[in-house]
Amino acid sequence: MALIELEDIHISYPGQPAILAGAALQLLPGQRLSLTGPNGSGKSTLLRVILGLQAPQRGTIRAFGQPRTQETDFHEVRRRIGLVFQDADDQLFCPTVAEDIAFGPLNLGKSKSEALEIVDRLLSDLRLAHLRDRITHKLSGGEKRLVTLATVLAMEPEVLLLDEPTNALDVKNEARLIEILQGLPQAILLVSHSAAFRAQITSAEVEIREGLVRPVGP
Ligand SMILES: Nc1ncnc2c1ncn2[C@@H]1O[C@H](COP(=O)(O)OP(=O)(O)OP(=O)(O)O)[C@@H](O)[C@H]1O
Repeated sequence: MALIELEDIHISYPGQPAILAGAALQLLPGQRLSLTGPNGSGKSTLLRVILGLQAPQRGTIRAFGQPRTQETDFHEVRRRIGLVFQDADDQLFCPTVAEDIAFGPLNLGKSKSEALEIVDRLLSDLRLAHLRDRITHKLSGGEKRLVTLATVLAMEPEVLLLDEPTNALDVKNEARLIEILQGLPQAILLVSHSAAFRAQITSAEVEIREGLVRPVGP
């Protein structure tokens, strides 16, 4: 059973050529797939469609074997699929790093002490313990990216959608991110402009071309 299955997805905006015109995509358990394509081809759009953050004009979305159509169908999807947004500022909104990471687990009904245990375990695993009590909006861009990943992992998702996760990372932190992602068990759908990074994280690649998801090639 596919974790994610999109079929015949159509998205267009008035007065513009269609962004997606029949796109289909499958992510299988354990699979690590890169989604590439030129700027504006619809990569981020497709990630939003998977989570029900943007409704296609046509097409079907299945996640974990179930069709997802209504907003309420996507609540479970968003709990089980974690998205690291392209812009960390869209994702961090609590005063401190620890509160930001605890937010998801608390929302899922964990107790305060369970949530704090998750915070400390993740900060230690990601070697970010020094950032624990820092003010989130004063972090550097690269620190924000890693904290964003921690906030997503805190929800223990089964699938990770990563949109340009190396944005704002220096060479050392990019290497750390590669090490972290290689050590995770989740299936991954990755959008990244860095071919070197994609090669380290994923084993297969598809691209959006003329509104369709196609195998990479001429
Ligand atoms: N609300 C909107 N109204 C009109 N056009 C939009 C809207 N939202 C997105 N678009 C357009 O849809 C297209 C696809 O955007 P998307 O962010 O999915 O591309 P992308 O492949 O992720 O690009 P990039 O590589 O630059 O991040 C872009 O041309 C964008 O301008």
